[in-house]
Amino acid sequence: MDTDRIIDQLHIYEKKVLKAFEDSDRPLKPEEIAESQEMDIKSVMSAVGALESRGFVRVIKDVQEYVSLTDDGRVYAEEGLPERRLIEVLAGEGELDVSELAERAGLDRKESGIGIGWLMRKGWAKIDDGRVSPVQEGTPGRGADEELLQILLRGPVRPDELDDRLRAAYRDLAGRKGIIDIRKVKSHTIELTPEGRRLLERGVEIVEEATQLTHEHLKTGKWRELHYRGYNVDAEYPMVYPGKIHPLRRIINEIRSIFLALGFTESRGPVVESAFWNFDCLFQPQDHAAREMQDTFYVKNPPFAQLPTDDLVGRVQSVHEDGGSTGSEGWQYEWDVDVARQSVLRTHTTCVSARFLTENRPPLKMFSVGRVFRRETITYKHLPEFHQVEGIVAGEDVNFRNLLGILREFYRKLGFRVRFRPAYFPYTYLSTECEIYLPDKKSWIELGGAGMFRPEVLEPLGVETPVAAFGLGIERLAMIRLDIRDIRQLYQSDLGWLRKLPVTGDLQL
Ligand SMILES: N[C@@H](Cc1ccccc1)C(=O)O
Repeated sequence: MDTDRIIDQLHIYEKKVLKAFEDSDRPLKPEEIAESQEMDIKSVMSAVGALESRGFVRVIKDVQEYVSLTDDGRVYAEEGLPERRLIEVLAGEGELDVSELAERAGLDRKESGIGIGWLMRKGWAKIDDGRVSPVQEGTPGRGADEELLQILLRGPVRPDELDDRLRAAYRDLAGRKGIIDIRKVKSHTIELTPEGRRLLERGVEIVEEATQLTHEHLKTGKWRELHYRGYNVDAEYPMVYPGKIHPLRRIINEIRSIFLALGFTESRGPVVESAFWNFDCLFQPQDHAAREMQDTFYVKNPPFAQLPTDDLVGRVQSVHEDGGSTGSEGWQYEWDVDVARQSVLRTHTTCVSARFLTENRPPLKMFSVGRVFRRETITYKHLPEFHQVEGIVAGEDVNFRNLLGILREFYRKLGFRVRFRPAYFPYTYLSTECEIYLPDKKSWIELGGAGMFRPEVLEPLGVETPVAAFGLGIERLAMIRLDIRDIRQLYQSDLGWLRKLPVTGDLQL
């Protein structure tokens, strides 16, 4: 990498550490760098670590011994070693009995014992038959050990900085228990490598980096000149699992926003519905297979639902029986109002559209999203309960092509390609099934039905314009979007899966 780029990439602390070597050829201590660059030691050390890993500095680790006085040692340094105190008494008295000597010197038995031992070793006195007498006139001169005690009284010293004489004295004192303490201190010295020197010679410019934008910066306009510390996107971070909207609900919201953006009004209807709204008013004959118990959930409580006005019920009846005034023959059977009264869990959301048409006059665009229920065995691709998005567009010049255009636009907004195949529903003509393309599988899957409501549906409801209608499944769409193979996953609290989904935004991962 070229040097300029390396310099640019250096953190400001790393630049500062390099700068510390600008006027110095010798290795530096972290403390020195901290002082000259006005940094704290921790920042110096972390910058040194970064520079070292890139080969710009070398860290020399060193263990230093420091010698200092213990509390007892301090007393000896101030008042004299026991042998000094003994010899001073002897110098005045000449010769004394051991215990008398101790007493006169103000030493306890133990200390005087040690002192007498050292008197002998240092050759200052001799002992004869329990009596101690000095070897020479006057008091002997101060020894190296006593000199070292005086030095230590001023502060700790490093043994390797002592001259030979004092170092020997240090060893003596170290051998006498309890006078000095030896402490090991690890120290670092930082040395610039030739690569580091070369980098430094290219000129390292230090621009202070702001880590915080203050009120003051904004007020004075200083924010314009500040250089901001970059975010470290590689920094470690704790995993958090914030609450989020369930992915199925997110797709539903997305679908709602598409239809709202297309100018549709949102509506809804009951989940427990009468067979009348779910089937009859949609010109579905009362012996139709879809109405069988094995396909539809019939509700025990309440077993019957309220029907709309007799007028409407009557018109639906005549359309079923003979086509009423529609010109159709109807289904040619005796329509039973009690069958229409039965309550069911709605099997599709098309009943919401039928209800809406009795209460609103065209032109109109309506959509609704809701749960529907069918007696399905639960498998990886079937659930007895799922969601549909239903819609109608009603107006004087609404036609089948408009319907295809709306569906194409809807799926395009969701990111899918759609195609249409002919289909049959009792309530629409023309009818179609929409399929969307799965590029991964190179195949098409069926997602819903659509068509133009038949006159047999519109006439009893009192609607005089064409009505385009569609009803599309949502779960399958979600499965494709979320790339899941088992529809049940949408209804399980599988935290592992849910946690990994992004919190917001497009679910197309
Ligand atoms: N109700 C149909 C879909 C559909 C709605 C509207 C018109 C035509 C078809 C279904 O559940 O599959």
